[in-house]
Amino acid sequence: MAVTEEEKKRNSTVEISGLRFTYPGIDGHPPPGSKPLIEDFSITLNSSDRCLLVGSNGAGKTTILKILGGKHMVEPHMVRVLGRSAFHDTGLTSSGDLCYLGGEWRRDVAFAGFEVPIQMDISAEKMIFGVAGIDPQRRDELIKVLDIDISWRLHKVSDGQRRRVQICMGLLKPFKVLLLDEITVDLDVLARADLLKFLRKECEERGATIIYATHIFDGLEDWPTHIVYVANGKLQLALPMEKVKETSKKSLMRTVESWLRKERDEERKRRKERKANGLPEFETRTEESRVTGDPARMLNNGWAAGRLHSTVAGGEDNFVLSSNRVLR
Ligand SMILES: Nc1ncnc2c1ncn2[C@@H]1O[C@H](COP(=O)(O)OP(=O)(O)OP(=O)(O)O)[C@@H](O)[C@H]1O
Repeated sequence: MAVTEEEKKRNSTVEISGLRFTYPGIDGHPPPGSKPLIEDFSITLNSSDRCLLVGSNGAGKTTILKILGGKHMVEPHMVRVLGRSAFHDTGLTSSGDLCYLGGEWRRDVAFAGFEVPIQMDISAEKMIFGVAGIDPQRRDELIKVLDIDISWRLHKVSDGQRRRVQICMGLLKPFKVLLLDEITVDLDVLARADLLKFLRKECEERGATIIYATHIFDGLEDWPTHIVYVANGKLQLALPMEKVKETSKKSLMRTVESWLRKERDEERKRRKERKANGLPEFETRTEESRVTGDPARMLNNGWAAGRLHSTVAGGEDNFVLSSNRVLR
């Protein structure tokens, strides 16, 4: 019997619906009139899905993963992880059910939502065995998969070795949803292959869901179940892998390369047309925004770049700000 949309929704582990996000400005609010970085973005993933998140530099992959990891606030209905709001429900990360491993890991060790700098002389053993409540079998398996020597002193080892310890720490608790933001760049070929195999097993045997943003396609040909392509903060494609293979006879890397090439060519064409029409190559727009407030405070909050005119209307002071922002 076919699974209904309602049943699919019930079984989903990650649900993004109509996501819209703008980075806050200096005053903690999105700049008035700014264009959202992520717009109208919707995907649903289920238990056991391994989703590859691809896109060019600056497309918005890290931003999406951070929103999913509860690091940026969005309206609760836009992003549900295990049926809960990742930002508002801190229990999701502290329990280890939701785990985000990202770029800042070069300097920090993240574990169950906490990030700790690792500059001191500490052994891998102390770090890994210092975490309470971990299944010893899972810990031993991770030490083996990542080929960690527990006598390593973390301030003396190589980047890749430190990275292995960091990944091990992050995976100690059996996550239900794992967000990986290009974490394998420092790993050697063997460590990367063994880690990918371990992650695949986690999905197949425990029903975990993984979203992995990467530019490295080596060894990934048969790893993902789904692929999501994002460009300029917008969803371009969200497909099961078999559909990708049906429509493209190329390798995964060549397929993604062809998408990015098309995107870049279209962007170049747009810029050329703008130039031919006497417009600046990069789209800019003068934003005029009407905000109310004390001019001294606004200037302190970074509005100095704009021209400030003071008008008085309706008993309130209204200040019209003009600023040129590059909108791409
Ligand atoms: N804290 C921030 N404040 C304002 N803008 C930001 C911030 N972080 C990122 N951006 C902007 O958001 C856009 C998307 O960045 P993001 O890091 O999500 O892209 P990405 O797809 O992960 O890129 P890459 O492949 O290079 O890692 C970029 O244009 C970037 O300049």
